[in-house]
Amino acid sequence: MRQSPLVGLPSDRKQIGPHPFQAVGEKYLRAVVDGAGCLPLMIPSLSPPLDLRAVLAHLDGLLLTGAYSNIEPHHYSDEPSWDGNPHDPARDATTLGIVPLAIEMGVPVLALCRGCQEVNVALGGTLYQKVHEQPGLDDHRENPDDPLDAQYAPSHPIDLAPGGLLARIAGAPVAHVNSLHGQGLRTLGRGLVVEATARDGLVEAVRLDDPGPFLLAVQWHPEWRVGENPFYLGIFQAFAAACRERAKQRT
Ligand SMILES: N[C@@H](CCC(=O)NCCCC(=O)O)C(=O)O
Repeated sequence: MRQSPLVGLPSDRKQIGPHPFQAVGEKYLRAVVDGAGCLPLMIPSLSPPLDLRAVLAHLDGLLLTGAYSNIEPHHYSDEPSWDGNPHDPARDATTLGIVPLAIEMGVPVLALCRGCQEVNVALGGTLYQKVHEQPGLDDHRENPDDPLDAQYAPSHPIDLAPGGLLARIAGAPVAHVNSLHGQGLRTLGRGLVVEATARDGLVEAVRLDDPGPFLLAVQWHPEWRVGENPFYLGIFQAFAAACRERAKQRT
């Protein structure tokens, strides 16, 4: 058997000078190595997308990262977004296409922040484009003027679904998480069940209902200093266990 399971991470398409580049945040790559003990591989978000079924055939896990860009709202039948809303259509095409295939092929998925929103939209769910403008919902955004340690520090409590995966990982009914998102889950995609909720009622985490392959999507950033937070580390370890199972089946 190979030593480490292979985890694919779809990239962001970024313009640097006159050329487009493909980028994956280093903290996500580090968390795959240090938190999950797996080998990270970038999946380029090309337009048109790669043959994603062929890509997944080589992988034991899929990590959908966060990103400052927002999913184009036509993907969930919402109105065009505001001027200056950052989008990444090449990433949308890759991530929205790869989620149903990963489920069909039994590839474990861990999805973080934008990735959580991608899982939901890929399965037919919808988003709030501006959570902070929804009556009754809090502002879940970070202060971009804060130092990074403050931006990614625990920001609010979440209630974990009794008997759920996250409650088992946390060993407690409540956890405290960071919060750096302007958008949020509105209606849930097919087959998703709620794993965690913020005190204002916003869904903070979902998983694929049983029976099904491992798919956990959280609205926060457990990759941040993963080794220093037992709850965050537990999330990566649960993902890693599913990736190891998949690796065994592939060999
Ligand atoms: N743009 C979306 C998703 C927010 C998100 O993923 N932020 C990540 C910031 C950078 C990083 O840590 O990778 C939203 O605003 O809801």
